Order: sequence, then C-alpha cells, then structure tokens
Amino acid sequence: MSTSIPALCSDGQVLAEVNGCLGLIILNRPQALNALSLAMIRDMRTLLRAWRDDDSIQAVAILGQGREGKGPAFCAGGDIRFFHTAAKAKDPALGDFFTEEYALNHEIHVYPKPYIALMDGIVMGGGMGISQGAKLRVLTERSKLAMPEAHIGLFPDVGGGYFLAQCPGHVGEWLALTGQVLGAGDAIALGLGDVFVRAEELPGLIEQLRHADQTSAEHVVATVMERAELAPEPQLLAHREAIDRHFGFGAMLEIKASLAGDNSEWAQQALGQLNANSPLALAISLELVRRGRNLSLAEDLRLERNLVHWCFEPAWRDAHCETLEGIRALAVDKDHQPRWSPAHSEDVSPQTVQAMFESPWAKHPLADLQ
Ligand SMILES: C/C=C/C(=O)SCCNC(=O)CCNC(=O)[C@H](O)C(C)(C)COP(=O)(O)OP(=O)(O)OC[C@H]1O[C@@H](n2cnc3c(N)ncnc32)[C@H](O)[C@@H]1OP(=O)(O)O
Repeated sequence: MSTSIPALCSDGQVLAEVNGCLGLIILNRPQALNALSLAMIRDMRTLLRAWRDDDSIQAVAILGQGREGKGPAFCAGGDIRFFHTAAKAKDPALGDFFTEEYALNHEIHVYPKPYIALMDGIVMGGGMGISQGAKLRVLTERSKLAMPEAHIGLFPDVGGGYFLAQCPGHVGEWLALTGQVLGAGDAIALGLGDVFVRAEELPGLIEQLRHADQTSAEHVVATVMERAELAPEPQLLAHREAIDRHFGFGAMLEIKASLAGDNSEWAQQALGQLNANSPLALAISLELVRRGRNLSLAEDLRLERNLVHWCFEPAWRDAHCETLEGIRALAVDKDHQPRWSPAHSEDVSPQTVQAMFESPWAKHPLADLQ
C-alpha cells in the first residue's frame, strides 16, 4: 500500500505529515490548548489506522501546536465546553465522544508501531489519554502533567483508572483525588514519562523528524534519544511516605481526616485541593483507582464508560449534574465557585457510588475492546 494521508474532518484542528517512514500528527487548536474535539478524535483514529496498515510508515509521532506568546500545550484534555453545550442540548454526540475517545486511548496503548508523544507544556486529562499509551513519552522542563477531573465533578478517565493504578504505593490515589500537577522529574520517576529532552532542543528535534530521511522505526527512536538527557530530580516525591500514609486509607472521610490531623504545609495543601473538588467525584475516583489495580486496560475503559454515562445522566433529566456544574464554574461562567451536591463527603451515598460503576447497556459500546 502506498504512503498517503487520508482525508481528515476537523477543519485543520489536526494536521498530518509523512516524512520518510514517520507519520506526524500535530494537534492544531492552540487557542483552546489543543483540547480534543470529536472531529480531532476521529482524525487521529483515521490516521492511526491508515498508518498502521501502511508498510511504508514505521513510526508515528504526535505533538501540540504552541500558543503565540504563551506557554506551550500538548493537550489540555477533552473539550469541556463541548461537554457542557452538548449535555445541555441532550446531544447524543456527547456519548459518541466518550466511546470514540476511549477507543482511541486503547488503540494507542496497543499500537503495533512506535508511537512517540512529545509532551511539552500542558498535558492534562484527555492529553494524558493520548500520551500514556505511547512507546516513548518525551517530557521537557515545561511539561505539566495532571488528571484534574475531580475539579470539574468528573473522574480520571481516558484510561486513568488503569495508568494511575500502576503508580507506586498510593500515588495513584493522590494524583486522582488532588489533581496535582507533575513536572518532568516527578512524572518520569513515577513511570508517567520515559525520557527528558530540554525544551530548547525540541525545535531542532522536530525539524530533524520532519526533514531528515527517517528510514526505520529504530532510526526515528534514535533521533529522539540522541537529544535525551538525565531527567531533573523529582521534587514532590520527597512526600512519598506521607502520600502512602494518608492516601492509603479506605474511604474519603478517613483520607480527609488523616490530612486534617497533619499540620505540615504539604498535608494542608493537599487537603485544600481535596476540599475544592466534588465530593461525589472524589468518591468515584477513589473507587476507580482501587478497582483499576485488578483490571486490564479494556476492562477499565468499559468501567469508565459506565461512569461517564452516569456522570452526565442527570443532565438528560434536567436534574443537578455535578459535572456540568464543575465545568460551568471553571470554563463557562469562570466564577470558580462550584455548588457541589452533595457538598460534603459525609453525605455521599456508597450505594450511589457503587451503582455508577454498573453498565446501563445491554450491549456495552466498548464490548469489542480486548
Ligand atoms: C474524556 C476526557 C475528559 C477530560 O479530558 S476532562 C478535561 C480535563 N482537563 C481540564 O480539566 C483542564 C481544563 N483547563 C484548565 O484548567 C486550564 O485551562 C489550564 C490549567 C490547563 C491552563 O490555564 P491557563 O494557562 O490560564 O489557560 P486558560 O485561559 O484557562 O485556557 C486558554 C483557553 O483554552 C480553553 N481551554 C483550556 N482547557 C480546555 C478544555 N479542556 N476544553 C475546552 N477549552 C479549554 C480555556 O477555556 C481558554 O479559552 P478562552 O481563552 O476562550 O477563555
């Protein structure tokens, strides 16, 4: 089969190039920090499938277009403004978005050719979902990795229940519940990144990937590795003992009480992060990471698809929807004053949490994932 770039549907939000044996994907929506639209997800799937079946393509790399005059962004997640508009309009495209995004996350994890993610700048939520399955995750000193969904009344999806659960000790719970942002040193130490390349090296690296005659997957990987340096020292992992002690408790109330009883600046800051997040989302996120330790990626994504269905289901009944409220406060009205319901972890019903893990479908939309 000949090398080609298939027709794309996202109106330039995803750009594609073929240089030698390398297929390059550029997320090109810098004004929204490359947040993923449904069309972008479809374009990525189209490209990955075409290049998987094209013998002349040996490797794929992905990067995010930077903002003029602002810090770089790989991808700030799924398009949460779309979530808000679509849920309000009861638009079935919202369900398609999650099914197709999670399927894309799975395709990346099992991609048969090296997929290399250049994770410069903001890498959050859905940005983690399209990079954590990469064979080579390249970070810079500007990388900011996080799963901040509990802050918008959601949970760490896009495979977060799987890859956070793989972090050592109870670090996965800490990241899922606080949405803590990690730099390159911590992320690499925790297994959420592979190699460090200084940001000033990136333009040269990208130029080389674009124009050098890339002849094999090994050649592409070597081109990246030539620029790799020793990662910076981890900073936050100085708190590993405290993370495991506080976040190892079984229930949210116990975690919050444990942090409240610790007067250290770090513990009080972590408690502040928890108190800003939706109590319902915290309970779901904790349960997801705990369950994730015994799940395959496909099983985790199916559970996440159940959860996200129930997170938005109240919007279809015009009832209070925790996720809509979280997005409203962060990205629509931008008042940063979400009215969580329930407002306290004490009032979150364990039965409600367990019920949200159940499938609402006779045939699950991700039934075919292996
Ligand atoms: C299934 C998938 C689920 C998910 O992925 S859920 C989403 C997870 N991600 C997030 O929750 C991150 C949301 N974004 C933020 O919290 C902030 O952004 C950042 C901390 C990443 C960066 O803050 P700053 O540097 O101050 O930039 P700014 O002014 O907030 O953003 C620039 C423009 O980008 C839009 N934007 C940012 N993230 C998203 C997003 N995830 N979806 C849609 N739009 C986004 C903003 O609204 C704004 O736009 P305007 O200039 O028009 O006000």
